[in-house]
Amino acid sequence: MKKKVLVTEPIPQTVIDYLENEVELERWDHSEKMPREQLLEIIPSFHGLITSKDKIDQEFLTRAKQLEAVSNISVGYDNFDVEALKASKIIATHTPYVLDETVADLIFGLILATARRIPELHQYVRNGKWTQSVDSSLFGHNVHHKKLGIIGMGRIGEKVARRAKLGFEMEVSYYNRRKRETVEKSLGVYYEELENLLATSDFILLMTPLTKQTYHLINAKAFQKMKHTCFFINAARGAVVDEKAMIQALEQGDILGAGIDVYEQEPVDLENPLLKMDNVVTLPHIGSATAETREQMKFFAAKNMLQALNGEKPDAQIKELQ
Ligand SMILES: NC(=O)C1=CN([C@@H]2O[C@H](COP(=O)(O)OP(=O)(O)OC[C@H]3O[C@@H](n4cnc5c(N)ncnc54)[C@H](O)[C@@H]3O)[C@@H](O)[C@H]2O)C=CC1
Ligand SMILES: O=C(O)C(=O)CO
Repeated sequence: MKKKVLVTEPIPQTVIDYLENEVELERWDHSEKMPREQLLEIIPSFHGLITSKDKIDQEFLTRAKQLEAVSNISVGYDNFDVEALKASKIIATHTPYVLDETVADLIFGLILATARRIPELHQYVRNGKWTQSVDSSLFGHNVHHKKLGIIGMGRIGEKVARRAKLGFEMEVSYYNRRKRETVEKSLGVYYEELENLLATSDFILLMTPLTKQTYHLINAKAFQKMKHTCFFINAARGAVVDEKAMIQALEQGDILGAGIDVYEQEPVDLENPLLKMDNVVTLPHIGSATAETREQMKFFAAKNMLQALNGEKPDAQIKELQ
């Protein structure tokens, strides 16, 4: 008898066909999340879950009596309770590597859009305000040859560093859990302590996962250390930053601007003051959202699932859960 797999995200036909060759598939084909109660009610009969937003916690695991594998369609897995999963026998996978270049492109888009005020000036033209040459009040700031500090020099951080060094001739430093000597040698970037990075960078990119250790890593104290001319970019997870402290830093002029792809609450609350600031460029968590990359991620998640259910080692089993 075929094993049963539930997918709680819309997936393309190619991935449906690929899965249906081997398993009995049930799909939640809506962009809004499957209600939690519904997931908890049906999960006991499934052997596999492919998801990207569902919380995999103790309550879920207690219900998921037959579950052998859970496959996240994303590289971040902060929706997984790692401790609870460790105590279970369930295999947990994610989708690293396939999205690195796409997310790095978007991050550079945010850096440029923020420093050169692209959305603000786009609106200026559309609103019919371009009646003469723009004056200095609308000038932006250079990106090339400035200093970029990357907090979290992992797979994506490295791709951003490469763009910054080779494309924009920037000085690039990084702060990370461990030093990346091969990256230092190949790209000419250097490690520095967080305090130094915060105090000396023109652009700061946050790119760590969200964990107990990184929750609110960037808080009021961190913003106070930054240069008043600094642009802060967050494409990691909203909760790695204390959002209230970021709002205050922007309001007080402690930093010059921010580029934000991720929020503490997603979708963002329309009353969030960040949405009303001209010096903030905001996006709806679209780092990996290109047609090609999202399809690759879904295919990768499906492959991880089939490998796990077939008793093979999945290509991308979450390291701390192996
Ligand atoms: N905005 C978006 O659409 C996307 C956001 N992401 C986020 O980016 C994160 C990073 O992705 P990857 O580069 O693939 O992960 P990665 O695991 O390759 O890199 C993360 C780096 O952060 C470092 N790190 C972890 N905890 C730290 C701490 N407490 N202090 C200092 N450094 C620490 C790690 O050593 C590692 O080098 C994901 O976990 C996800 O949350 C990823 C893809 C798309
Ligand atoms: O992969 C991730 O972690 C994302 O945030 C979406 O691609």
